[in-house]
Amino acid sequence: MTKKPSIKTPVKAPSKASTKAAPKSSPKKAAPAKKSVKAKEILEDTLSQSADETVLDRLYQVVLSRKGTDPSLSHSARLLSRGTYKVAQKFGEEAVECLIEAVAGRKDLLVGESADVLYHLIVLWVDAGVAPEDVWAELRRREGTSGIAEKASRPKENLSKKG
Ligand SMILES: N=c1c2ncn([C@@H]3O[C@H](COP(=O)(O)OP(=O)(O)OP(=O)(O)O)[C@@H](O)[C@H]3O)c2ncn1[C@@H]1O[C@H](COP(=O)(O)O)[C@@H](O)[C@H]1O
Repeated sequence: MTKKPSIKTPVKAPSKASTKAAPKSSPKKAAPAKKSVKAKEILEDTLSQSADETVLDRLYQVVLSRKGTDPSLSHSARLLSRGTYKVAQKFGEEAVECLIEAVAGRKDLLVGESADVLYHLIVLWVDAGVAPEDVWAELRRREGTSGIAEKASRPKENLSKKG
């Protein structure tokens, strides 16, 4: 069994401005000790997570955990509460935005749009009850099979149906 990743919401690293020492003339209000310790733990946990394909499994767990929660606190919860049509529509919109950047050759914007597509695909999976493992298994099944060979092996009947 794969280790269940943390479902804590990733917390942005503090900006340069926020890490600067506060001016002496405006002493910072002391935050409640418990709260700052918890925030520090979450930040450290988030920063320790790897920036690789495992982020998809972690994101899936976070989105899954949002299902049925307060829509005013979570974008995923809000989107899921709006139903399959809206979830699918958002995925389609993000896919179109992604292809626009690809066609325009704007590689930097394509990266951001790709992340949007993957996030909205994961919301779609959660809504549909599809687990990432199902998709990984399907990709694994296809490994080593050329797309050309696979298409050629399809029954002719199916090909003619699709025109
Ligand atoms: N990766 C994302 C992510 N990508 C995009 N978005 C949000 O998707 C929204 C897209 O905005 P749009 O205006 O296009 O969509 P909309 O608000 O539904 O507007 P309408 O289409 O209804 O007009 C923005 O609010 C983005 O912040 C995301 N929201 C969340 N995540 C991840 O999901 C985690 C959980 O988020 P919450 O569910 O919000 O806690 C986060 O920690 C992130 O890791």
